[in-house]
Parts: sequence; C-alpha cells; structure tokens
Amino acid sequence: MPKVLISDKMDPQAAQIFRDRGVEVDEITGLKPEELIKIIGDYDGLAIRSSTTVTKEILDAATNLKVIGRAGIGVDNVDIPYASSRGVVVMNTPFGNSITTAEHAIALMFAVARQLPEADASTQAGKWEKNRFMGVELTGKTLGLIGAGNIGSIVASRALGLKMKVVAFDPFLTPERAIEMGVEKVDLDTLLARADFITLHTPLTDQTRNILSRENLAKTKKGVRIVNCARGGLIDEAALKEGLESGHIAGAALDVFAVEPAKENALFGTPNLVCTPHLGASTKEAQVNVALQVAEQLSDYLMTGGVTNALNMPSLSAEEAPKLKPYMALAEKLGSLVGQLAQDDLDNIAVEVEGAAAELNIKPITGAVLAGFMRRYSDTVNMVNAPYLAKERGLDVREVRHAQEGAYQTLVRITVNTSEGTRSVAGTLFGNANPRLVEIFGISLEAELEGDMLYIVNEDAPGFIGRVGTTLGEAGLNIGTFHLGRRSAGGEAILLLTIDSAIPQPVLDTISKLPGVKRAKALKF
Ligand SMILES: NC(=O)c1ccc[n+]([C@@H]2O[C@H](COP(=O)([O-])OP(=O)(O)OC[C@H]3O[C@@H](n4cnc5c(N)ncnc54)[C@H](O)[C@@H]3O)[C@@H](O)[C@H]2O)c1
Ligand SMILES: O=C(O)[C@H](O)COP(=O)(O)O
Repeated sequence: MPKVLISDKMDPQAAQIFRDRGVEVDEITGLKPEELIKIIGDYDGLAIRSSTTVTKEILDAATNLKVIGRAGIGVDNVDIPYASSRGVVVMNTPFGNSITTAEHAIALMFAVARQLPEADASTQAGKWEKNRFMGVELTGKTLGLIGAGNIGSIVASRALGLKMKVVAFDPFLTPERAIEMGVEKVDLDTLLARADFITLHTPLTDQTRNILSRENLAKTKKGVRIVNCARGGLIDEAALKEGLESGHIAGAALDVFAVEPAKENALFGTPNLVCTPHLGASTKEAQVNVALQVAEQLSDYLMTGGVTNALNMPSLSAEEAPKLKPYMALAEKLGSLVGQLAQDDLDNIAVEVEGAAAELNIKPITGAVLAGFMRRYSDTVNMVNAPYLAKERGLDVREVRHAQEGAYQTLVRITVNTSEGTRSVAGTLFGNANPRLVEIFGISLEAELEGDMLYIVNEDAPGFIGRVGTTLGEAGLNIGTFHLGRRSAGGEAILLLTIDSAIPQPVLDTISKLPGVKRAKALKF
C-alpha cells in the first residue's frame, strides 16, 4: 500500500480521501528540515502547502518518493528541476484557491484605499479620528495588473465590476484574451506610468524577481497604491519602504514577503502599509478545494498512474491511464530495444504512432520510449526524468501521428538515424493489451520482449539454427521462445530468443564466432 506524508496544515478531508482510496497517510506538520530528512525515505508521496521547502537534501533522502503534491498554486518552495532529475512528479492545484486569493487582493485594495486597519485600531483605541483618515475611491481609477493568469483575470473582472479601468502587463497575454477580459494590454512602463493601483499576480521566476525594482517603482505615478498577493520577491522591499516614507507611494498592502514567515521585516511600521501573514488562500472554501484536489491527484497517481496538473510531466487522466498503460509498456520496451542495440551515441529519435495509437495522448508514449531508451545511460531513468535527461544530452525528439491504419490496427514505431543509416523498430498490442515487437530494422518478426533475450544477426543458411541451439544447449541454457525473420531467402536474418537465464559472456563470444554471425547481443527487458 503506498504511503503519503502530509507535512503542512491541510483540511482533514485530504487524509480521509487518501484512506478511502487505499493510500496509507501520516500527518506530521511543523517538521524541521532535518526531521523531515529522517522520515521522508518511508513515503511514496508528499502533500505540502508553502511551509515545507523541498530541497535537494530532502529529495536525496526521499528514496521511495514518487510524487509531491502542492495543495495550492505556487511551487517555488520545491526544487522542481532536481525533483525531475530524480524522477519525482510535482503537481499543484492551479485553480482551487484562485477566487479566494483574488478576493484577498481586492480586500487589500480597499483596505489600503481607505486605511482600514489603522482606522480600526484608532477607533478601537477610543480616538475617533474622523479627520485623520481620508481615503480614495476605486471607481474610475486605473488598475495595473502585472500578471493576467488565473488570479489576475479574476481580479480584473472584479475590478471592472467596481468600475475601474484595467490595464495589464503580461507577455503571454494574447490580444484576443485581453479583449475577452475587458482589459487593455500594455507594456510595463505604460502600466507603471498610468496605474493608480498596481496588483501583482505572477509566479516568482528569474524574469519576475524584483519586477517592481527601485527603478520601476520610480516610474510609477505619484500616489500609486500597490498590492502584492503573489510572491514576496516580486518587489524591492527596501525601495518600497523609501517610496512609502517619501509619500511617492501612497500605500501598499502585502500578503507575501521576501522572507517568510515574516516575523521581522524592515517594512513593518512604515506609514500606509497593510500586512497580512500570507492569507491569500486562507478561506474554508479554498482550503477544502485544494485539499480534496491534492489528495485525489496524489491517490490517482499512486494507485492508477493518472497524472493531473503535473509541472514536470504530461497529463494523463485517470480515464486515459488504463488505455495508455499497455502502450507505455510497449513504448518502453521498444525504446529499451533501440537503446540496447544502438552502437552509436544517438542524437535523434522519432516516435511515430499509427492507427488506434494515433488517437491517444502521444506525450506519455514518448515519455515511455525515452525512459526505455535512456536506460542505456542510467538505471534510475523513469518517465519523469527521461525527457530532461534526453534534453540534457541534446537528443532531438520528434513525434509523428499517422491516423491511417497500416498492416496493424495500432502501431508504435521508433526510428533513429545512425551512422549506418536510418533504423526502426515497431510494435503493436495484441488484444489491445499485450505488447509485441512486429518489426525490427525492416524485417518482420513477432516477439514478446521479455526477460533475458539473445539477439543474433546472421546470414540465412541451412544448419545455422541448429548450431545456435546446440551451443546454448551445451552451455546448459534453455531456450524459452524462438523468433525468426529474414530480409530474403539466403539474405540477412534476425534470430531473437528468450533464454531462461542470463547469457554468460563466454557463450555469447562462442555464438559471435559461429559461421555466418554478423552480430550477437544479450538483451534484458
Ligand atoms: N497569497 C497567496 O496565498 C497566494 C495564493 C494563490 C496564489 N498565489 C500566487 O499568485 C501568483 C499567481 O497565481 P495564478 O494562479 O494567477 O498563476 P497563473 O500561472 O495562472 O498566472 C500567472 C501569470 O503570470 C504571467 N507572467 C509570467 N511571467 C511574467 C512576467 N515576466 N511578467 C508579467 N507576467 C508574467 C503568466 O503569463 C500568467 O498569465 C503565483 O505566484 C501564486 O503562487 C498566492
Ligand atoms: O501559492 C499558493 O497557493 C499560495 O501561496 C497559498 O499558500 P498556502 O497554501 O501556504 O496558504
């Protein structure tokens, strides 16, 4: 039974879903990194929010870990490249808390426009400072959205409802989508010059880090108010403090900070600053959503192989997974066959699907081909890290679909260009379930790729098969299955045998020296 650790506070329904789906679950929150390192080796899955940081050291200790699920959106607390290189799938729940977070951004915008926290504190202190708090209306003001994805677009729709004008800077926002959202797409400098309010809704990346830098803050309109409900590193906090103190920035509301938990921060106490402790996603509704989603996604992956919302692997729905599984088994075997037989250090591989296979999601099939193929370089390759390792090695991967059926109702073919020319192998599924090799280097040959196998390329000649049988027999090796194909009578032939045990090198050497043998190789599947 797979085992999952929930290491951050999560709605209790998550644990219940794991149990209902046959996954063992432990909930241990507040662990220090060294404590997590000690126990993580026991788990197949890890469910987190933003408090657990998944570092290289934790991943190195996570010897059984297959999947990390983030109950929320931001995954900047997970070393995704390293998780990928270790074959660990990383998933998030990209929509579960978007409305809640957008509402928090709007709430902060009102709070900063009307100085609500300070007015509240003053009133409850008995001061009745009616003349101290003079706010601004949102109606008619320009909101500058930096990032117009899921949350940004919800903020835009709410702001339009409040009769604001919305301009958006997002390099990936298409003009059509901008029109659909009712916003004006602008460049960053235009946004900075025109916005009365700026809200941030991008992930923290190398491109967005410090997007509101000192230089960019200086380009904002005097009296601008800034709301950050995305990630702390997006704003230069020291420059923001100076802007607030000088009065150039009329107010700022921050839910997120460069260093969290932000128990101390130079910004605290600055005038016209409103702060919340990373509460963007903290509503009952959002927490139920993300907890249910993450538990379902992790259970699906661990129990059925279904992949949803993965950041480092193509999606594979729980409905698709059973259909694709036999194809992935076939693809992995074909990839492994090519990897074992390739004599060159290949820099290209093409995956072609034909007939029924062409109607399926090709990405998992390609992932499986690469996993099989890349095993020639490393034993720890799987579908998650294979595409990354392939990219690292500069392997050019091509995918081709042929909707038309050929000789087989469904076919997967792998082709590589080698120094000796183009080579391809192909396989099909018998009964939609059983992977079979059907062609190897232009020769028709049907075989199951299973266990220890012996591959021989020879000149077709009388008595050859007998000599191979005798050599194996004399070495005490039992032939399980026997498959033969040839280009033409007397031409090049391929012999593929399953042997009940591994083939010792001296036996292979003897076979290689038999008359007519061009190549003999032991294979393992
Ligand atoms: N405060 C919270 O509790 C809380 C809750 C949920 C999400 N978040 C954070 O909010 C942010 C946005 O989440 P989302 O769901 O809208 O993400 P999203 O992926 O749907 O949208 C992000 C948008 O940013 C845009 N973008 C990327 N690079 C950019 C750049 N250089 N300049 C401008 N735009 C750029 C993308 O094109 C995309 O449209 C994330 O950082 C997420 O972690 C915070
Ligand atoms: O990216 C997110 O989903 C938010 O930052 C929420 O973080 P939390 O789950 O720690 O509240």
